[in-house]
Amino acid sequence: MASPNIHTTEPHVVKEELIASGKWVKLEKTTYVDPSGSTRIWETTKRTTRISNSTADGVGILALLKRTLHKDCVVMVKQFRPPMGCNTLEFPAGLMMCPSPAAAALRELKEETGYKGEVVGITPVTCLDPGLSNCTTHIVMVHINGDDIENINPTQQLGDGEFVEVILLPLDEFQQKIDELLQKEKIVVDCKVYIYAMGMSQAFFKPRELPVLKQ
Ligand SMILES: Nc1nc(=O)[nH]c2c1ncn2[C@H]1C[C@H](O)[C@@H](COP(=O)(O)OP(=O)(O)O)O1
Repeated sequence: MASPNIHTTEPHVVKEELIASGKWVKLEKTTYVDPSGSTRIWETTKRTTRISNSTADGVGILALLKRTLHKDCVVMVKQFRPPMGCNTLEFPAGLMMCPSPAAAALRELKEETGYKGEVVGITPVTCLDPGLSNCTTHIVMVHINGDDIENINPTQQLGDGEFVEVILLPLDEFQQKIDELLQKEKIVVDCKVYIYAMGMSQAFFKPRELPVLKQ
């Protein structure tokens, strides 16, 4: 491991030059100084849509549907994603059109799934693919009262060109149900979703049920 005393420069960006821009994304050449003091170049993509007073580009919604006599379910969306060329399994999500992550999340959840929820937690700004883009998101934790009359028959409010299928997966078997879906059809799962699923498996994991206890 390198000694921390060798590198004394605080890394920083020197300039950002536009290479190409479209309606939704742009490509920039980023000149920066690395921790050894060397000036280097990075190719960076950015969204063009970030609003000036917003903390992030978008919101992802981790929505738990809670109903009497049912297991708690995670509300997921399946849709064709052109950059992937196939369907993906994701948390509902959308770009932030207003500065409030909570308001943006509840609006997107309603549009994509038809459910009305209540915000119970919001992450700090999180990066999505920092080696490629400055794109950021808040993950907003939402509880949905599935017994509420408004949530009995949820109706999506999709815009033109939006085709979203809602999939409910039980929280206590989340990873297993995702694995089953992946085996059944060509679908790519979002990284945030699968990491959450692995975390849930660990949370529901009961050491006493193991045939062999590890040291
Ligand atoms: N990179 C994109 N290219 C496009 O051609 N269009 C895009 C891009 N990103 C977003 N959009 C469009 C598609 C929708 O009409 C709007 C809003 O999308 P939103 O629902 O907020 O977000 P996602 O569900 O994550 O697409 O933007």
